[in-house]
Amino acid sequence: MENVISVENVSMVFNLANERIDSIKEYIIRALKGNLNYEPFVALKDVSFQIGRGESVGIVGANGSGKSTILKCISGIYKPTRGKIRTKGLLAPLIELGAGFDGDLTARENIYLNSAIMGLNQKFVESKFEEIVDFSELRPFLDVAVKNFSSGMAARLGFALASVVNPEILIVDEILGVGDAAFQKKCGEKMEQLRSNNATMLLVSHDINQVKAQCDRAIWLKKGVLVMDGNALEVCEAYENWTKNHSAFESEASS
Ligand SMILES: Nc1ncnc2c1ncn2[C@@H]1O[C@H](COP(=O)(O)OP(=O)(O)OP(=O)(O)O)[C@@H](O)[C@H]1O
Repeated sequence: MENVISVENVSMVFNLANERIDSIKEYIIRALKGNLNYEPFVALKDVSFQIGRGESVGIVGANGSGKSTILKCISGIYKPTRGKIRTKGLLAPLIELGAGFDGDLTARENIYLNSAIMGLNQKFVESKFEEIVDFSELRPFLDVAVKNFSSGMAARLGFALASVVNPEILIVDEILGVGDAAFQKKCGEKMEQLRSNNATMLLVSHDINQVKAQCDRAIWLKKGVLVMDGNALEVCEAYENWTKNHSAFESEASS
């Protein structure tokens, strides 16, 4: 099987401020005095995996375990501190709500902006525009600034755009959970259709049943470390057994 995502020894270190700074003025004074203290926080530790074309992979793990961070690295939103990531083909990231959207622009403008970011040409987007709007069911709101959208509306717009362009890699981070039942059903069907066209899917979800139903493989991250990678049912079961005895929040959980 041809690899379309390759993650090699990826680590991500964030600098966390270890003191509270209440105002920009205080921040500037401290910055000028060289008095800003940061502590490195390792969100991903030496993570490696390969994903082949057509695979559907779920990433599971407790809050703060690094799931969104790895998706953002693969989507090119973050540059990993160490390691290498390679992807092949058109990649559509459905990350945080509204990520990639400019709140001050209208839905119509954001469709063009996002398409350009994905590397699609304007003619192609024009030819798909009606399909995108129909899928989103947001026609009456096309000329409304996206900052006035509800989280579900933003998710609708994002998914409509990402699915209609037929990406070779679809990256979905939880966001479909904010859609209503009808929209979730529609997205589920679209994802099935993309999968049957051999698209590769990478999914983060706290809904273990969704991972079991939609993924053939799962990767379990624990405090930024890949602890298990294999058959989705087996990994989900191991993770579920582990959560029975541990807090849902990584920092409080013993390993
Ligand atoms: N931009 C950032 N700056 C600093 N720390 C960050 C940043 N993004 C993530 N982190 C930290 O990295 C860790 C992993 O975060 P991440 O969002 O990847 O976790 P997650 O597994 O997706 O969690 P959840 O299940 O709660 O969505 C967290 O402790 C988080 O605080």
